[in-house]
This record gives sequence, structure tokens and C-alpha cells, in this order.
Amino acid sequence: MDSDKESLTSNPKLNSAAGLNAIQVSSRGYFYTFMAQLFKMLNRNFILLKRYYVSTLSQVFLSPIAFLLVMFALQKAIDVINKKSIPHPESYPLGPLDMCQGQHRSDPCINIMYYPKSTDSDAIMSIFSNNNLERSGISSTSPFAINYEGVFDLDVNTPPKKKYGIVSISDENFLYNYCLINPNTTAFGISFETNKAADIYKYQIWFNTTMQRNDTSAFNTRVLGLIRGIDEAIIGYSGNGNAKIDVDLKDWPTVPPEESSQTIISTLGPMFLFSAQMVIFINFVLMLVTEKEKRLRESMQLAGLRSEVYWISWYLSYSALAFLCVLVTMAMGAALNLDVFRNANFFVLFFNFLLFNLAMLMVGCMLSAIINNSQTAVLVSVYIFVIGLILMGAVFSNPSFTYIWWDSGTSPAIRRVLMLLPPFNFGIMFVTVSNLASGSIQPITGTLIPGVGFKWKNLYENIPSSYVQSTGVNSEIIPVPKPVFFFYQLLINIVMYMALTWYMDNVVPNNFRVRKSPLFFFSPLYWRSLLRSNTTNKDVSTKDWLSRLKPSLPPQPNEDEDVTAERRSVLDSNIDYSLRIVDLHKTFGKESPFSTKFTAIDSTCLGIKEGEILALLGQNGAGKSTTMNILSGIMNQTSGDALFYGTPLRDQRSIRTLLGICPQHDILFDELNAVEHITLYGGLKGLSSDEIERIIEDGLNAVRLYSVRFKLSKTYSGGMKRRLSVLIATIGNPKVVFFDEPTTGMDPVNRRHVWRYLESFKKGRVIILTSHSMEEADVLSDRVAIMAHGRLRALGTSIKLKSKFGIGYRFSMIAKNTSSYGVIKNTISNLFPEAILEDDSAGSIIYNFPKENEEKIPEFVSWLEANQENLEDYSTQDSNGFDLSMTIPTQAFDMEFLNNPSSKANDDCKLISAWSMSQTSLEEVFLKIIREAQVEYESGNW
Ligand SMILES: Nc1ncnc2c1ncn2[C@@H]1O[C@H](COP(=O)(O)OP(=O)(O)OP(=O)(O)O)[C@@H](O)[C@H]1O
Repeated sequence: MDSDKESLTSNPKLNSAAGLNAIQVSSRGYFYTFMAQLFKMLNRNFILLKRYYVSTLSQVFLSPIAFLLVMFALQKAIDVINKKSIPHPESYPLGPLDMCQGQHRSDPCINIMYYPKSTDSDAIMSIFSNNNLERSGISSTSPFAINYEGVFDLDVNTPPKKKYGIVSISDENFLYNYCLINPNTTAFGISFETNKAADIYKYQIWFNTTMQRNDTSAFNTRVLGLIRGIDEAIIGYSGNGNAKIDVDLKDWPTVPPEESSQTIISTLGPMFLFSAQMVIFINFVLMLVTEKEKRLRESMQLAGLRSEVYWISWYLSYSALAFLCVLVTMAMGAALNLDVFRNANFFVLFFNFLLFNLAMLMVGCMLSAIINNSQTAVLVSVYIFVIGLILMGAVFSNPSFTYIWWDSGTSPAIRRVLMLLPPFNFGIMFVTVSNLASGSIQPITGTLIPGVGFKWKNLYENIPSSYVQSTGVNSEIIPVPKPVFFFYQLLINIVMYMALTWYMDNVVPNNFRVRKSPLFFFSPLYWRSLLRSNTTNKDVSTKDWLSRLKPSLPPQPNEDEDVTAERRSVLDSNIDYSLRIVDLHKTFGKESPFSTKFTAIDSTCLGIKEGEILALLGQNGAGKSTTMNILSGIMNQTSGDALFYGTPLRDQRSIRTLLGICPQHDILFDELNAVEHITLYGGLKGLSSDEIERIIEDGLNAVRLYSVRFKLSKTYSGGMKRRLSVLIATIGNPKVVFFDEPTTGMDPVNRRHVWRYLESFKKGRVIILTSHSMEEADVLSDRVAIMAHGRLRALGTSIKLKSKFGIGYRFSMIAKNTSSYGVIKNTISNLFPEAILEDDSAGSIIYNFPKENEEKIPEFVSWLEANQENLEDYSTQDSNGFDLSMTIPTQAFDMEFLNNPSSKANDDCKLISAWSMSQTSLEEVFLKIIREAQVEYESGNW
């Protein structure tokens, strides 16, 4: 055991092949291992970040740039307002004190309560009242007159029953309690502290400061007017010019309002409601891009699905989800008794949410036409969500920003760009509705004034200027549009993103870099193929097609004569090929200082007749899948063409009705079972429900999936998925079927079931299959084509290839005893020096005889028969029924025997217990061809 270990660790070849052994690694210490692993991981991460360069670049650049730009745009917009100079500020003359108001303008209220009741204070307030009446120019009998009324006649718990002018109260406690118990009923309170003898007059004014703003508003002129009036009265009362007046201001005590103002909902509502709708959008983008990435969309399109149907089906499905989401949002809003939902017309809000959702779903369609991988899709949709949220939070939660875009100082370009974004149109519409429906805070009393509501007709009326101007926006030059305008904008958004989706879907390269020219819509061919139905099949005559193609087709250097003959016959229109591939050529990349052009398929010509299975063999990267992808229309060829039953390759729509494809990687919907897959693909191929039922019964039984037909495909093993893919490729009676490695991952039993299924299926069709199993190609195919580095290297039936490229015959013999062992070997190597010893272990001897020894084979067989011991002792068949050996009495082999094989050997001289002979296998032919091709390729003789 120890010596084994020693020999393992000391074997330099093993060490270099498998890396360092565990003992050496552990002796390096933790730090070394840590650093080595860290380095490897950093390297791997770097490679991954490089591969996902779109995502990496957007994280590094797009994110800060986008957010900072939005922030900067907002700053610029507000700067326009802030930087406005006011060369001629308005003047606010201090007027008389005007009549108080309660919560509503007509509600009873008290203008001024004062205390203590004293000769001084009564006289001052009386003078104030007279002066105020005089200043306002109204008579004391007018309902708006603020008269001196003496003692307040109500107790502390009784709210005012009429509008009081100026009343005296007993003390500060009464004033305090009255205002707490009856909030928002008293405009001002005054407490006096006077000393007439010393000519000192102090007073304090209680008033509501909560709505004070640090701006040029005239709101405070009421307080200033009152102070001016009281001072004037004091001076008048003191009777000399030396009165010392001291005044201070005090806020009213505040009490919680009876009704909640829902200020959070009206300010942050756009953010929350926007977020509630965006979940659908993110999910939608992810769903579409994942289907594209997993090639599910492509697989359905190959089955005949029209791309407009694909888009519309998803759009409608998610529109239905959005519709439900909007209804739930509306129901929740009503259930929670939110003002904006309660006081606005149902359909106004409903359409705002719905149109916004529909526009965002269109944005989602456009994104999925551009983006090819799901990781980027998540990133981009989250970006859009966050930017939208910022827009909602910064712009629509702040009244100062809502209509700022229509201020005469703001660039119209910003406004026009913003209107291209559905969140902007949604937000501005919502805020407009919310402003009118949720009510506002009364600036004087600080109480909530319920909104007037938003009716359908308000859509067609101007937004009240008080809302627009209260945000500081001068919209006189460019009026804010009527609300319905934003509905129109959302409709325009839908149409605009729909057009972009259609355009991007055609011109942005997919994973296979297939794209149309940027001006594809000018091509009449595009419109003709778009309007043609799936079943229209415009056959062209082979002769015309070939003459139009004008293939040059020079034979490749060192080309096999069968491949050259195939080149000639595909050009002969009299030969009835169902699938004719002419001069198919595909290159990847461009020749530039940074990259080189790579030829994946080099002028391939093939003709396949109906009822034929052609096996396309080749090493990894030989060009098999590329050939299949081009013939399926997934990838564009660089040059050349193919004709399917009279339909040229470019007529993809007609080709798809003829095609069945089993791609190399299973393209299955994880969340669908086998029956659902068949129903879907059968439906896309236009099968009736009876036909679909029959495939479910017979097809699933044939590929032995019937018992698991209701299990989701994600629960299938690799082999089961493969069998389902094979079955799907045969749905709809396709005339041409491509199977790319159809039995990969299948166990031998199931593989044989699939072979039997394909064998029975091939009648009346053309089948091309690629495989790495030579046995499969041997068993299934009528002809075999071997590819290397994009070129056809050999073509013909399996038997023909074996006899043409075979290296000869293989003899395996079991020596009777150790002495006969050496005799057999010596005899063969003396007489057939070209024979190659393949194995001579455990009493068995295996020789490969070259084809040049072919004429001597019958004699050699006779010698073997003559030298084999008792024939009855051995079975001549293996478990499969194949002939294994022949057993005949033995005889010494010499040239004399070859000349006279009928001479009998002495029984005691028997040399061989058993023997068998086989021709070269297809695998050996394949290896030989590939080896030769590799030598030519590497020597530059290609
Ligand atoms: N989209 C592509 N861009 C660049 N090169 C590609 C692309 N698709 C295929 N190739 C290259 O074309 C060559 C042929 O690839 P293809 O997939 O056809 O090989 P294959 O014979 O099917 O191999 P396998 O047996 O492994 O499936 C390969 O060298 C491959 O790298």
C-alpha cells in the first residue's frame, strides 16, 4: 500500500497531469493556499465581469451618471425659480383687520379675545375697534364689522354661535382652555399688562404661526396690521407721546385635528402607487428575456409561431394581470377610505393606472427586444424602477416641482423628454387628481379643507391656477395642459414603444447575431413575407433556383472523390433531391487587427432524398450544429443556399411548416409537463385536438414517457428531456427533420427505443442527424457524412466508408496454452509482417491485418479453423446472436498449408482455443479520417 502511494507521488507524469498532491499542498501552509485560491478566484471574477461587460459598465458608469443627471436636472429646474430676480416687488399696504373665519369661511368664529378685563384694556380695545372700522370704511352695522362687544357671553365648552368682533375674557386660563376645546375658532388672543401711571403698556398676541412661510407672501400683514392697530390705540389712550410699548407674539396651543389630513398619502402616494404597479413590469421583462435567453421563443418560432403572435400573447396576458392589479389597487384605495380614491372619479384613476401599466408593458417589450440575457434584464428594469421612484419621490411628492416643467424659465426640451416617459405622465396626472380630490390645509386656521373632488369633466378643464401658482411657477406664458393631455401622452407612449419594439426586434442582433438591415422596412420582401400566411408555399423550380444561385463550386484541395461527385450531383436538377444544399458557407468574425475571420462551414454541398437518414459526423467544433442552425433559419449563412422540397431557405415562413427540429440543448419549459408541451407545439403546428391526443398516446408511449406525462419537465432526467425533445421535433408531420445529437445522455435501452421510433418515422421524409455515437450512425443512417474543420471529408453508406477507409481486418485468437501463444505470434509476424499486434494479454492475441493482405484472408481463416481444438466445446453465438467463432481441429500453419489447406493437422498440435474476425468499425474509419484531416489542417495544406 505504502509503496503504491510512494510510486504515485513520485511519478512525475502523474504529478504534472493532475497537479500537486495533497501532501505537497498541505505543506505549503494556509497563507500560500489562501493566496493562491484568492488569486484564482479574483481572476475568475475578472473574466466573468469582462464577459458581462454590459452589466459591468452599467454598474460602474450608467448608475452614477443616470442618478446624478436626474438630480442635476432637478437642481437646474429649481434654480430657474430661485434665481429669478424680483426687481419690482409687490407692496402690501397694512390694511385693517378683516373678519375671522372658522374652518369654513361662513363658520362662526371670534376675531379677538383679550384679558384681563380692565379700564386700560377695555379702552384700548374700544379705540382699536373704532379705528379699525374707520380704516376699513364699513359701518358698525355691517355683518363684516369687527365691533367691540364687551364680555364674552359663552362658557369655555361652548363653541361660538356667531361671528364675534372683540370680546373680553376673564383670564389666560379661559383663553387657553377655550382654544384647546374649540380649536380653529379664534383668530387672535391678546393679554395685556398695563401701567398707565408709568406709561408702560405690554401685550402679547396669540396667533397661528404654523403656516408662516419664509417668503414674500402677504400672509403676515394680518398680524402686522393688528399690532399697528393696537399700538395706535395705546398711543391714543395714553394721551402723550411717551408711552412705552412692548409686544411679543405667541403661537396658539395646538390640538390634533379631528380628521386625519392624509398628507403622507397625498405627498408620497405617487411613490407607493408607482411601486405597486412596477412589480408587474419587472416580472414581465424578466419573463420575456429569459424565454429569449433559453431559446424558448426561437423554438416556438421554428415550430411556426409568428413573432407578432408571440408579442401580442405576452402583452395581452400581462395586460390582464395589470387590469386585475389596477382593480385591486382601486379596491384597496376605497377600502382604506383614501381621499384620492374616494373623491375622484373612478374611471379617471382607473385609466391613469391602466394606461400607465400598458405603456410600461410596451417599454418592457422594447427592452426585451434589445436585451439578450436575463441578468442585464433585471439590472435595467431595476434601474428604470429606481429612476421612476426618484421621479415620483422628488418631483411629484413636492408641490414645488410638480408643474415646474411648464415654468417660462424651464427649457421645453426637458418637458418634451420627460413626456416620453410613462412614469412622468402617470405621476403628473395622479398629483393633479390628488390635489383636487384630497383637499388641502387651510393656511389661516391650519385645518384640512376637504377637496372639491375630481370629476370626469375636470379632465377637460384647466388645472386651477391656484394649484399651479402655489408651486411658485409662473405658467402664464406656457399654460399647464389640461389633465386629459396626459392620458393622450400615455397613449402616445404605448404606440411609440410598440413601434420601437417592432424595429428593435428586427435589427438588434440576437444570440446568434441574426439581424435585419436598419432600413429593412423599405424592403417589399419584408412586407410580403409578413403578410403571407404560414401555409403559403411558393415553390420554385430547381432549375431556376440553381441558375439563379450560380454556384462556382470548385472542388476543395484534396477533396474526396465522393464529396466532389456530390457537388456535381446537387447541381443536376434531374436528380430528385428533397433537400439540396449548395455551396453553404459560414464565417464568423471579421478580419481586423484585433480579430480574425473564422470559417465554420466551407462550401458544403449535399443532396438528400426522401426516406433517407443522413448522419452528419464530426469532432466537436467541426460545424455540424452551425449547419443545422443555418438550415433551420436560426443563423444566417454567409453564402450558399438550400432548397427544401422546392422552397428556398430564405423563405423562412414556408420552411418552418416543413421543418422539425431537435436542437442540441433541450429547449423545454420547466413549468410545463409533457402533455402541455405536445399540446403547445401541436397547436403551433396547427394540429387538431384529435391529432394532438394521438401524439400524446402513441408518441409518448413510443419514447416511453407516457407514464410521466403529467410531471413537469424540470423534474425529468437528462435522457427523459432528450426523448421529449425528439418527440416534439416530430410533431406536425414535418417533411424535413433535424436531430442534433438526439440520444445524448440516454441509457442503451431507451436509445434503442428512440432509434426504433426514428426508423419508423423516416418514411417519406428527409432526416439529418448529428451524433458522436458511431453505433447510432451505423444503425440508423442510410448515408454518413464526416465533417472536419467545416468541410465534408467523406460521404457514403457506412459499408462503403468502411471498405474505402477501413484499415483491414481484426483477428482475435485465444491461445490453447503458453507454448502455442508464442508459436501463433511468431508465425503471424513472420508470414504477415504488415499485421499490427494490438493486444497480447491474458492468453488473447489481437492482430489488425491491413487491407493489402485481403487476398490471403481466406487461407488464413482456413488455417485458423484447422488449428482450433474441438469445435463442439464452444458456443458460436453471443447473447445477441452474433457469430463469434468457428471451431475446427487444428494444424500447424505454414506456407505449405496455405497451398494445401485441406491437409489435416495432428490433434495434439492444436494451437487455438477460439478465434473471431471483424471488419474495421465506423469509429475506426472516423478516427482515421479525422486524423488525416488534422494533419492536413495543421500542415497548412487545407
Ligand atoms: N455564434 C458563433 N460565433 C462565433 N463562432 C461560432 C459561433 N457558433 C459556432 N461557432 C464556431 O463554429 C465552429 C463550429 O461550431 P459548431 O457548434 O457548429 O460545432 P459542432 O460540430 O456542432 O460541435 P459539437 O459536436 O461540439 O456540437 C466552432 O469552432 C465554433 O466555435
